[in-house]
Amino acid sequence: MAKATVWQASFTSYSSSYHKFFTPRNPTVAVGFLLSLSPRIHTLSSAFPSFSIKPKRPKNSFQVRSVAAPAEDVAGFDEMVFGTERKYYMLGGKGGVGKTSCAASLAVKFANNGHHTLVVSTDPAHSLSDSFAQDLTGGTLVPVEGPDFPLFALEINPEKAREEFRDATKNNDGTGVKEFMNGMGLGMLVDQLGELKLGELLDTPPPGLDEAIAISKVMQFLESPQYSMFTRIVFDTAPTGHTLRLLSLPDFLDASIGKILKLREKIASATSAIKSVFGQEETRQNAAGKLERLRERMIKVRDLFRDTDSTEFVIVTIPTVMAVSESSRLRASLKKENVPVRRLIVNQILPPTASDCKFCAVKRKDQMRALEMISNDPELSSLKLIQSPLVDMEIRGVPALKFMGDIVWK
Ligand SMILES: Nc1ncnc2c1ncn2[C@@H]1O[C@H](COP(=O)(O)OP(=O)(O)OP(=O)(O)O)[C@@H](O)[C@H]1O
Repeated sequence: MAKATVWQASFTSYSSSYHKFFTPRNPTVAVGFLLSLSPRIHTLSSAFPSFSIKPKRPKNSFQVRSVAAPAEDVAGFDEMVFGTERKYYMLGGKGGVGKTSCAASLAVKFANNGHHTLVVSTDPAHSLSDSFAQDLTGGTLVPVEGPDFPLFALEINPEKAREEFRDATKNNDGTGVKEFMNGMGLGMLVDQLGELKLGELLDTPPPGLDEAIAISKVMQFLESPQYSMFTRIVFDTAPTGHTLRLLSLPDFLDASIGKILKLREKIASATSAIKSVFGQEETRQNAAGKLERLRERMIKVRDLFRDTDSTEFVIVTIPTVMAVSESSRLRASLKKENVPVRRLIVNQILPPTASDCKFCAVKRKDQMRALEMISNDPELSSLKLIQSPLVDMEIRGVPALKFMGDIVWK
């Protein structure tokens, strides 16, 4: 194991790069970056006794003040942890920025602070199991070992969830009914069925459908009294694109399912006598009931995303121009959809280097540019900025997540 850490930097070299990269016109960014310089916290390896790496404190110490974002009234973790009413936190952002690590670390912190917590992955490419270094697969609630209070994880299998959806609507996709209706001389309804394109919807589901079904599945779990003890639910959501499409999806599905149900009623009244002869009445009722429940849950999901009292969407990003641009678009879309967003986590910020590493200096300069972009971005500058350093080890397992949680969630 290498003895050097990213913190063994001479302050002089760091200081000179600081002056080089920060111009007086963007002092808030500079100060913001300095916030990440609290010694000790960036070396995950030093948090564990098995690693003998000792970070060096910079010789000079800065008096830092908080980032002058106009979001100072956004309370910290104290407010997030306060109260026993159920709260939902959704973490989202571009792929690979650290959504799972941030979500898992928040879940661990809630559990260690006395909340029965559930962390859910609705990302089709699950990484909760990897993040916790425990097998959490299976699509059911699995206890996570390690935290002081019960923490459960749920990795929703979108394929399975979609199958269930397909089963619920199998008898409604029109094909069987269409033939039947034609035979009965009720062709005028066939066109209407065709218009619904439900069969097509199921064969090539629009992006975001998996996520919507996954979240509605969680709602289904949470409706059950046996899960009423969960007071904090943390969602590790799919990358930005899915999330955005998900937001508009409930309305679309609501409309489609609503149409289908109406049509079913028409068909039912036109053919009930014949249907009862064929004994299909029960199946039809069953399928219609399932569809109706799915529709209700979709509406709940839509409302949940917009409920300021119980829900917060936290955007996770990294200090690159591309990630910041995407976060800005995400924030704009969330605003348009009235989804409450208050915090922005900028993850993987490079701490000062051990040497005159050119690569690090260039990389840091690049990151500073991205941080400056955030402070000037109309969508992002009003959010409470949480800076999370790039630590020197992969964040895996409950101790590492606790370590990260103590840095990020304050
Ligand atoms: N601050 C950090 N310092 C060091 N490593 C980090 C940090 N944050 C995340 N990582 C590592 O980066 C990798 C990706 O993180 P994570 O899985 O949390 O990202 P993600 O946004 O959920 O990815 P995906 O979109 O693929 O689900 C992981 O190996 C994780 O340990």
